[in-house]
Amino acid sequence: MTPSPTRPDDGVAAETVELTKVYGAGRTEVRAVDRVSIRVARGTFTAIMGQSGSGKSTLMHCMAGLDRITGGRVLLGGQDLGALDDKALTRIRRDRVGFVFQSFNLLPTLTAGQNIVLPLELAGRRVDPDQLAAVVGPLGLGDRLQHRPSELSGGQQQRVAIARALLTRPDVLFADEPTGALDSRTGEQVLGHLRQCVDDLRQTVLMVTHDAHAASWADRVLVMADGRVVDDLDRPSPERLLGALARDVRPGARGGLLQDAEVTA
Ligand SMILES: Nc1ncnc2c1ncn2[C@@H]1O[C@H](COP(=O)(O)OP(=O)(O)OP(=O)(O)O)[C@@H](O)[C@H]1O
Repeated sequence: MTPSPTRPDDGVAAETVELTKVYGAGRTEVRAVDRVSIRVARGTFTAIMGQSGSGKSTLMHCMAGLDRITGGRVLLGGQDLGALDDKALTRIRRDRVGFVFQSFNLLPTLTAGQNIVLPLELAGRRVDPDQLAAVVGPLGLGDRLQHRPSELSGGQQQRVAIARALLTRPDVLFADEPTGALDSRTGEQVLGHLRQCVDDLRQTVLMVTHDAHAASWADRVLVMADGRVVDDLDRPSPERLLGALARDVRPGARGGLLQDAEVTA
């Protein structure tokens, strides 16, 4: 059944309705996302898993307004992104979306503190010192704000990236393999911080990961194969996730889900 469009106050942070994204045309056509309809509840942690090429990043980029869609709809905080011109879409990306990448994406010449406030300053918005303290305190960054990224550990750099993403109070914090460049202990701490953002700040987090253990920090795990959501699991353990991933290996499927899935526990 096709879900009805979202209103801002109905507890849904993001929604896709029959979302389709096609790259190329004719013989080179790739249907990266194929009629995906999902609702992401506000204040929840959702992970997206699936084999390489299954459409995880494309789905996330379409939901964040980074990629134009081919068909269907994307709503963010009740706003239909398809109805927006480029200027309005840029504003939505700046004000209502937070992004955390595997490679941190911090500006090397700026201090941690300057990196954190940069999006607000670029938007011409005032930085509220209380709000800044409320974001950096729980992330344990209070005494690191004057350091440049090269003077910080990988885990600290990722926490700076999370603080930067949180400061605008986005509708959704999108995280693309946020622990991919970290050792397992540091990755665990970063996942703990993302969990804390959800539990304490009622932040909505959507994370792409290949790591079943990382995904088990989420409230919900969506499994993708060939551009479609093939499983929707409620607080799965890493073991249950690996079982689901193995089940979704079908004859003719590209590669195999298990070959990309990892458990670091
Ligand atoms: N810009 C593009 N042009 C053409 N095809 C693309 C483009 N981006 C992605 N694709 C194709 O769309 C499909 C889905 O790619 P996507 O990056 O979303 O998968 P993924 O599940 O995130 O993979 P990975 O885990 O390897 O990052 C793949 O077949 C990919 O080759």
